[in-house]
Amino acid sequence: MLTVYRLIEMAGVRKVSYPPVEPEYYEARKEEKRIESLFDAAQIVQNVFFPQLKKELVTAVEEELSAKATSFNYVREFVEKVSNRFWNDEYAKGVIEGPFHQAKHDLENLSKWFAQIYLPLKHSKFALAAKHIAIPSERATSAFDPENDLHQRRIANHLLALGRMTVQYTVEPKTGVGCVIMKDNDIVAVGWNDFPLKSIEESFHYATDQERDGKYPFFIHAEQNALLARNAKDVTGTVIFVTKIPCHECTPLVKVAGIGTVVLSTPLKPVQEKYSLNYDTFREEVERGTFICYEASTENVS
Ligand SMILES: O=c1ccn([C@H]2C[C@H](O)[C@@H](COP(=O)(O)O)O2)c(=O)[nH]1
Repeated sequence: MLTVYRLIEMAGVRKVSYPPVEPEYYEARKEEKRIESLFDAAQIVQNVFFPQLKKELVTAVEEELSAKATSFNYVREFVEKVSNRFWNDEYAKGVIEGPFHQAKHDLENLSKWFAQIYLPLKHSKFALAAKHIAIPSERATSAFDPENDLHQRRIANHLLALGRMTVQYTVEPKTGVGCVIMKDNDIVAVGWNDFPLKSIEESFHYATDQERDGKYPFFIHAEQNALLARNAKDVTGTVIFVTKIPCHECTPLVKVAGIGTVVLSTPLKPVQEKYSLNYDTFREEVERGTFICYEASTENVS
C-alpha cells in the first residue's frame, strides 16, 4: 500500500475510494498510523470504509452467501438474510469490535457490497442479448466476446463491478446507474447519474414514485456523464458497460458516438414503464443490429 500510494500521488490522483474490505489493512495494523500521516500530508482525499468486523465474520459471510444465495438481484433481501444469520446479540458480541451500532451498519454495508459487487464478480454469465444480428463493420468490436472468452468475461465482470461502485456517488434516491467505456483495453470514461455540477439539491430529488417525471429533466444520465467526460475523442467501436438498459435519451448518444458493444448487468427484457423514460428504443436498436449487446445474469448461482 505504501509503495502504491506514492505512485498514486505521482500520477496526479486526488481522490481514492476503498471497497468495504481492505485486506492489506488487516495485516498492516502497525502501518496504519504511518499510512494515515502520508495521506494527511498529501492532497489525496480518501473515502474510507473499514468495517469494524473481525476477519472471521467477513469470511463467514462470504462463505455463507456463496453457498446459500440464489439471486443477487434483491439487495435488500440479501442484506436481511445476512443480518438474520449473523446478528443476534450473543453471536455478535463474539465477532464484533468497536461500537455495536457502527458494527451493525458495517455488516449491512459489507453484505450490500457482497450482493452488488463482489459476488456477481464470481458468478456472472454473459450471453448475447439478440442472436444472429448482422452488425455493420464500423461498429463491430468483434474482438470483445465475454460469452466465449474467459479473459474478456473477467474484464466484463470487473468493469461492471466498477460501474456498480460508481453508483455510490449518485444523489439519485431511487435508481443509481453507473457505466464505464473501454477502448483498446483502457478505461476512457466512467459516469453515473447525477445533478449538473454545482447545482443545489432541491425537493424533486426526493420525488415520490408518482412524481418521477419531475426529476428527469434535472439529472444527467450515467452514459451522458461518461460521454461528456471521456478522455478519448474517438470512441468508435468501443465497449460500454452499464448497470441499466440505456434509455431513449442515451441510446442515440451512444449510437452517434459510434460505440459498438454494450454490456449490461441486467437482462435486456421489455420494461413496463409508465413514466417518460423508455427503454424500448435501445432494444429495438439491438434488434436492428446497431449494437452488439451482452447481458449478464447472476441468477441461480447456488
Ligand atoms: O440510460 C439511463 C436511464 C436512466 N438513467 C437515470 C435517470 C434517472 O436518474 C434514473 C432512473 O430513475 P427511475 O426513477 O428508476 O425511472 O436513472 C441513466 O442514468 N441512464
